[in-house]
Amino acid sequence: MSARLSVNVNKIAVLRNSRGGHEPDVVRAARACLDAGADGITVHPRPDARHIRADDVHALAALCGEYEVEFNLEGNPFAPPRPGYPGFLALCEAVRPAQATLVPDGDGQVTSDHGFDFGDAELEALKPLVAQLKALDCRVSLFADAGHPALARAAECGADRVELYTGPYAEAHAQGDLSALATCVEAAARARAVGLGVNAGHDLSQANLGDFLRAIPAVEEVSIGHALIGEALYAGLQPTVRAYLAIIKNAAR
Ligand SMILES: CC(=O)[C@@H](O)[C@H](O)COP(=O)(O)O
Ligand SMILES: NCC(=O)COP(=O)(O)O
Repeated sequence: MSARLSVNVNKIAVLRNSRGGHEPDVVRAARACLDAGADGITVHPRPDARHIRADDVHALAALCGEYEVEFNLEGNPFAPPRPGYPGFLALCEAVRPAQATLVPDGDGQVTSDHGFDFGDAELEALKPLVAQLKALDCRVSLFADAGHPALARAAECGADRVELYTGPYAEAHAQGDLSALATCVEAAARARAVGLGVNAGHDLSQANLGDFLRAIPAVEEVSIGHALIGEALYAGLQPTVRAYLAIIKNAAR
């Protein structure tokens, strides 16, 4: 079975929010991804609403329902609600995503850059939250550093999967260094040995995804946003510029 691709559309909302208004339209972009065959949509609404907002979460959940594909909602379950951000659990209660990916992000982080620490106190705190999410029929995945020695403890709080944080792998791969891949291979084996499924994400791209999946065929899902949206810009610029030139020429006739 090949890994499923869930496209993260956070970056479409970054562009939209930079001007206000509705363009580019997050739902239209997500629809284009699904029309192209993507297996699902991922978003990570941040408490500061820097990109995806609560209203996007509702609209994208409805779209995923229409296409009968998985909606993967990412967030920190410990981050308190604030105006414009009802909190991760409340969002999950409202839209019941197929998968809830818990990420231990701090507020000031530019992006996700580490997984859970899997210590006793954290696992105890996660346990009731995981149970609440599973009662909503959400599959629960915990963001994890591939090199973390206790990563398999995710199973102890009832999680179904771990998502391997692939940022370090991507960075090393760009330098021609494949050693970080061995860490991910080993992490996936440790997770699978205790019955956890394995997802992966962060900075995956056309340049590094093939090597990753060939080395870890057990990966069930990759969520990809930043690189994919950037690559889509390159792929789409030439036809778009040609379309504008055609309009200009036609207008001059
Ligand atoms: C797993 C995770 O949390 C991130 O990879 C995230 O989805 C990216 O978020 P930003 O788009 O905000 O950088
Ligand atoms: N879970 C990772 C994700 O959704 C996308 O990460 P990135 O491709 O934007 O780095």
